[in-house]
Amino acid sequence: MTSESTIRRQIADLGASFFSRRLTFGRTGNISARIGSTMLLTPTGASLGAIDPQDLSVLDASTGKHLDGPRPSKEGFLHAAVYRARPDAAAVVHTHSTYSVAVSCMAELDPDDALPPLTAYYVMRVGRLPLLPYHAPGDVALGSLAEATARAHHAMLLANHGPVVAGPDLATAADAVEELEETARLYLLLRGESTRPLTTAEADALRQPRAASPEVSR
Ligand SMILES: O=C(O)[C@@H](O)C(=O)COP(=O)(O)O
Ligand SMILES: [Zn+2]
Repeated sequence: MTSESTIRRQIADLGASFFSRRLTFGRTGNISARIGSTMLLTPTGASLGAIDPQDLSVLDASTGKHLDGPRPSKEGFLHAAVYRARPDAAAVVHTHSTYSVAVSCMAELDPDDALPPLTAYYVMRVGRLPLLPYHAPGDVALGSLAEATARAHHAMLLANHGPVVAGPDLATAADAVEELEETARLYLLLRGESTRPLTTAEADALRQPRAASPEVSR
């Protein structure tokens, strides 16, 4: 089992990695990891590029109650909603990655699946991408909808905001949010072009349980 100090270091390293690659910027985004009944979460107002492993907030993973450390991200309730819905999840990441946010601002998206299955890797790592209606950041009214959505999906897109992605560990959640960002970029690059997304049968075949896929546990 990974020690708490290692997980603290992993959160700080992942934040720095996201920040250096502009997957998030300014003081946007938040990262959590579940350890038993608690979660470690980045503090509110922090730059993910400069997280001190010793300066993470500790919350109850189910209720989102602040237990220790600095004032937590205002999205603590959202991370808790995902953990309640997904016993398999041990990490949740939220970013303001530019292309994903751009898609989240588009009109007439399919609310059940905001992006087409352009590539196999996207289907394997992200799957379907439900769009949750706009709520102001930190609005706890989004909690019940996020929880219900997370029961069937490990990735979701908050309208006019950005992605929230869960995984069995930080590296897997990061892999999925990065794949989502690159697919959003491809989708925007291809707008106006005639494209051939995967067929339903092709996409469904990739969603079948298989080893080493985050979709396994769905
Ligand atoms: O968009 C927002 O305001 C939040 O969702 C966010 O990304 C950063 O807020 P904190 O985690 O409270 O710093
Ligand atoms: Zn945000």
